Amino acid sequence: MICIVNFKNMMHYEKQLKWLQDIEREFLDFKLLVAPTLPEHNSYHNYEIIAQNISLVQRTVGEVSASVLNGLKIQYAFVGHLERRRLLNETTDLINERLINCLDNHIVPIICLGIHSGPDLVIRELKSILKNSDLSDQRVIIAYESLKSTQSNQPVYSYVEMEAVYLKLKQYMDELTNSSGLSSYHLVMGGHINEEGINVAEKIGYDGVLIGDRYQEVTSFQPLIKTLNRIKRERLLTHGS
Ligand SMILES: O=C(CO)COP(=O)(O)O
Repeated sequence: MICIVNFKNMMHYEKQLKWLQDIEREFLDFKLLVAPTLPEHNSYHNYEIIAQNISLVQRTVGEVSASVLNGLKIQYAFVGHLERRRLLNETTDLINERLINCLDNHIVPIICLGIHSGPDLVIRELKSILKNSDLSDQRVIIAYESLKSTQSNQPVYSYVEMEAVYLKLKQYMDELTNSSGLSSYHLVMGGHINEEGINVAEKIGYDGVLIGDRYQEVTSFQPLIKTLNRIKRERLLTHGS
């Protein structure tokens, strides 16, 4: 499975640096992507540094451009993280511009969905973000988050809801792959993900999980590492891959 860890701006800088150093010493049998609040060079062995955002293609300040991300060898960027949309009123037009910036610059977008809940509204949200984008030969990650779980700081999503959204997204993305020439997509699940949440995501069929900064030390993150490593071991035993 893919595991995406996204630090938030309330996490102290020193804690972020320590986390990045400590996780380098763990055995990780899964793909880990980590987004610190300040992007740094993507040169760790155990995991990839990714970006929390990418700029518009306009003369702006305070946002990181595709050229800086390319220079830092960063290959993934969030577009439209739900907290940016909720607190900074980021519109789907802005997110679409960020998405196109990713696609034009060899950066895999992590498209965040979940401002609306319910499968049909999630697809509508996705369509308005994707509009007019040329997806041929591109890779994308779609992160569906239970926003109410993140906001209430507890896992209040239901299995049925997460599964219904997964099935609808998968159907939509399979069709889109055929019609647009998209090279590949992955679906990840977020919203107060803990060990149990990882099990739920894997059982439904999600390719990975999105986790915030609730595990501020690598020691507290270890149960999640164990769960992700165990899933890989079990898959090897069952499918041989
Ligand atoms: O927003 C998130 C990750 O970007 C999820 O945060 P939580 O894991 O705290 O719900």
